[in-house]
Amino acid sequence: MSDQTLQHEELRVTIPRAEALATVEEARAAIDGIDAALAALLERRAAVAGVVQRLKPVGGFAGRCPDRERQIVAAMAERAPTLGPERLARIMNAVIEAGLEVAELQRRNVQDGHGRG
Ligand SMILES: O=C(O)C(=O)C[C@]1(C(=O)O)C=C[C@@H](O)C=C1
Repeated sequence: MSDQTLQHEELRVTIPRAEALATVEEARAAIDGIDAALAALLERRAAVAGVVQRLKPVGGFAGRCPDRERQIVAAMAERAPTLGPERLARIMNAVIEAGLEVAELQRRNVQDGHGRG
């Protein structure tokens, strides 16, 4: 197995087109599948954002970077034009703040000596 394969994971999701869904049950099942993928992505995003907090000179809420957040939203708006930048900004603000909260909690736990075997 290559290094690339060992150090990366692939997430495959089947996403039905909205037009293909005819019943509430079908649509809810589709939502459940999408939410499962979103949850996995959000969990991994928080872990990766935590790495950035540890590597940045000033991490956590104190090192917040509005320019970078605007870039993220603008890139996402190209892929999600129906949601658009204003709604995506609200969504991503919640996502980013949740990641920063987790990173701060983990930093405090490490400082207090919790989580050491
Ligand atoms: O890119 C950074 O500098 C980060 O700290 C990561 C991140 C993010 O979660 O994407 C978090 C906070 C910053 O305001 C911008 C982006």
